[in-house]
Amino acid sequence: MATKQKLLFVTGNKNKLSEMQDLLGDHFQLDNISIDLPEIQGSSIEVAREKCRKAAEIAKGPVYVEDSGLGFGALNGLPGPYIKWFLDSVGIEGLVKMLDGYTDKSAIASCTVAYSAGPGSEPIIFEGIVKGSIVDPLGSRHFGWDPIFKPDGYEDTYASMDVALKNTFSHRFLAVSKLRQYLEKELELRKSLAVME
Ligand SMILES: O=c1nc[nH]c2c1ncn2[C@H]1C[C@H](O)[C@@H](COP(=O)(O)OP(=O)(O)OP(=O)(O)O)O1
Ligand SMILES: [Mg+2]
Repeated sequence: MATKQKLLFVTGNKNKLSEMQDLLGDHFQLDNISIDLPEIQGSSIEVAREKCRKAAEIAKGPVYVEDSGLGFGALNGLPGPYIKWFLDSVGIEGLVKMLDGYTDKSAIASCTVAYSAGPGSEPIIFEGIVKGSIVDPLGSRHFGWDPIFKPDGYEDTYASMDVALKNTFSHRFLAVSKLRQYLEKELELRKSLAVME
């Protein structure tokens, strides 16, 4: 059997790592450096890009990171990339309460993956978004805001559905599918160049 291509994912979040393992483990040997990288103030793309530059310097080689967000329609996309600090401060009940005065409960879950071929190599961005709404907490509380995000077209929240189902359409699945396509093309290109040499 061909050896799997190695891929280094820098994240301090073990739930992300576990989902990534399910999403990429078939073709890639996923290694992990567990660091909670500093996050700048900016859009999800800017945050992910900076995390990735830092990660490539630390790893001294190819690496990828991701930044996840949850934005509320009623708040013009906030908290978005700042959801982690809102979640840590007010908890999931507090997040639901933030929308009490609004009829618009729409929300967008986003995953912004950034891949760099190594230190000094400009990160490439892959995005995945899923539209849904904010509901009262339902399901297991082990991963972030999963209990209050109900994707459109489903009766369950991310937390009350099987993670295997979440992984077939989630914001992370969509972003990672683009990364996978890119890496597979890159591998093919390297193989064809090796033949020409
Ligand atoms: O699918 C998800 N379902 C529910 N919650 C999620 C998901 N994905 C991230 N989350 C949470 C984790 C953190 O509270 C915030 C994102 O912040 P974010 O900076 O991307 O994650 P993090 O600091 O935990 O890990 P990392 O070291 O990769 O930056 O939303
Ligand atoms: Mg983070």
